[in-house]
Amino acid sequence: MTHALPSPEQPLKIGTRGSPLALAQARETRARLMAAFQLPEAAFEIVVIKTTGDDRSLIDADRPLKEIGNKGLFTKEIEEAMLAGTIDIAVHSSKDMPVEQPQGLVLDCFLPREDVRDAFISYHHPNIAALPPGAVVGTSSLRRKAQLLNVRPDLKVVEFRGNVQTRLRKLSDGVAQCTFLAMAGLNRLGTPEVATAAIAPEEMLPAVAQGAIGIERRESDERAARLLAALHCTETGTRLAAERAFLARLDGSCETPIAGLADIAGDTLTLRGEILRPDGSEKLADQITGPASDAKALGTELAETLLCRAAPDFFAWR
Ligand SMILES: NCc1[nH]cc(CCC(=O)O)c1CC(=O)O
Repeated sequence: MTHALPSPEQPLKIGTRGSPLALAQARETRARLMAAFQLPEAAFEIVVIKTTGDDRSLIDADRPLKEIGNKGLFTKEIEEAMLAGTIDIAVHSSKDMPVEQPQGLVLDCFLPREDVRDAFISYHHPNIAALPPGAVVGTSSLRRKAQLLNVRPDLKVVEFRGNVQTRLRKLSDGVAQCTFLAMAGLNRLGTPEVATAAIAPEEMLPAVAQGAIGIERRESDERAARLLAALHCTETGTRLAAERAFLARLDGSCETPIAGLADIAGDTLTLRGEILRPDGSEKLADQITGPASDAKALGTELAETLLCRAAPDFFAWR
């Protein structure tokens, strides 16, 4: 019976956070499963799970997330529900996922990747270069902050969190002159009524795994394994294998400004990666090219190249 497809009597329970982006990603996953297996919507149940990271009483909106909790802030409760059997699969933004999953769970299904780029969002300015000296920039991302300060040390960075609407309100209130979001999130939710400009990866290298939905399951669940195998995008999986190996070797936590992006042409993979000091005062960047079948090893090797070049105090603030 475990091999049987889901049905209205035995629905597949899809776990997700309750944010608009998370729900959009869960619905996309459901739609792809319905299409791949010709199943009715009633064969699936979307189960919203509140995580520590979603609890507003615990999370002061002005306090940086890195001060509040660790990597599992948005995944712990979801993974517990999966291990307990309350849900069968969990839909995540891969870039928010730790490089290793808890015992008994696997993350081996990645949907075709959306736009990997970051977006520049402003009511008054077309791009980063056009920002006046000393302009105030809103972001909660240590990576984006370090990358911006690296090229524009004059900018002032203020903590910015919350959903798209909250951020846009802060922009129109004049709290900051611009902010940044992943294009993938904007595309999935519908672009807001404000000028958004995609930033080339050469100007702002995205976060590892940006734009890729990842779906986690119990290792022992053969029904889920069969369903997810049909959705998996091999190219996205290979790109993320390189990027996540790069992150793993750098021991990336949410406190480490790290960026990485792999691209595949034919059988060849090119991985660009960089690490920065949090204040942007130094950036170490390099790239590596090799057979796509060596994705993981290429990621590890690029990380080691950067680690060799980092001065002894590069990670001293950690
Ligand atoms: N850290 C939050 C987060 N996780 C994934 C996305 C966007 C969607 C994606 O990259 O898949 C975002 C928001 C953002 O960076 O704008």
